[in-house]
Amino acid sequence: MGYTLCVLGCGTMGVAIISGVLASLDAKAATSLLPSAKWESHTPGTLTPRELEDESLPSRFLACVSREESAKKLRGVFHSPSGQRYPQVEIVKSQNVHAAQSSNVVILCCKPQQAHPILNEPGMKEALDGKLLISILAGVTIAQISAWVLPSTKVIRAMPNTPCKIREGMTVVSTLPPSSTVELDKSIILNIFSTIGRCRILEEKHFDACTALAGSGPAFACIFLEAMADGGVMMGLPRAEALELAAQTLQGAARMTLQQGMHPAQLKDSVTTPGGCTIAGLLAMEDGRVRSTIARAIQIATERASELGQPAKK
Ligand SMILES: NC(=O)C1=CN([C@@H]2O[C@H](COP(=O)(O)OP(=O)(O)OC[C@H]3O[C@@H](n4cnc5c(N)ncnc54)[C@H](OP(=O)(O)O)[C@@H]3O)[C@@H](O)[C@H]2O)C=CC1
Ligand SMILES: O=C(O)[C@@H]1CCC=N1
Repeated sequence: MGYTLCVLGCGTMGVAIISGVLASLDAKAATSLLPSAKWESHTPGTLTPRELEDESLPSRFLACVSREESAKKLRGVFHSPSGQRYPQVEIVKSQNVHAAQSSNVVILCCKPQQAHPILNEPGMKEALDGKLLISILAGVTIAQISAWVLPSTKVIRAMPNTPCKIREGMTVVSTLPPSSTVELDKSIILNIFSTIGRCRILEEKHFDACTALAGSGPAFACIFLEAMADGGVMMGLPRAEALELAAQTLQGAARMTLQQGMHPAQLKDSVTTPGGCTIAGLLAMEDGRVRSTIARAIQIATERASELGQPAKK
């Protein structure tokens, strides 16, 4: 028996998180690390903290949306014959309060401006009473969310990214406030996010920068990826092969940094033959101020992240 995870606002990121956790459960079941990854229904609130802690991952998911169009899309992702069949994912339309009531842990995955209306729905405060509420919203602070729920609701922020969908995500989780249940909450959060990628705990003051660097990061990386492929196409490579070369090259370089602890400058220097073609290309990039352009993009995105979910300036 596992616990129930409610995803309030199940769009791009909600799907990425649920899909990543399901893939992880499938992988664990396949290697028999888990005695059983199948879903068994249970009444929420019947699990003791010890049982919750023992359950490494959720076994039932409530994916909440407000429009039929979105519900249909989710059914296509999780239920349709052409997609994966996951009966443990229930698609819930316009019943946020009931879904929150029926779950043990809630992840808020709506757009920043939708958070207050959703948390302000009649009965929502009570439905979240004593529960762990994980917000992945850009720019909306723990203080803001805490003011919209009961003091008993434990509010945590997490900043994941889209590669969570293939278990290659990067998630930053905010420092947990001291409480008697802190270890339990920590184990639930870390179990969810470390199974769908890397997970690191940082103070909330860093969240806007994490949002820009890791949350928005896949989009920035894709610009670089596309530009590299375009260069290959310009020089006559077929598009598909150019994309494959660029993607695998970026992945390989990133993995050497992550897995071998190799500093990017060290890797760059090891590729750069004196008088060779790499230094010629690097100088062209420096002429285009590529480093400051990329770093400034992170700065600007961080500044914009801090404005999201905040009242509009008059
Ligand atoms: N996209 C990304 O890469 C990242 C996003 N984030 C953060 O994650 C959050 C979600 O982003 P993203 O997944 O891209 O957004 P999406 O627009 O894809 O998803 C939002 C979801 O919320 C649902 N929703 C809206 N109103 C309600 C409601 N009243 N009740 C229930 N569900 C509702 C929408 O469905 P419907 O319209 O049917 O209601 C939709 O499925 C944002 O706050 C963003 O800052 C964080 C990291 C990365
Ligand atoms: O662009 C945005 O606002 C969200 C937050 C991080 C990624 N997407």
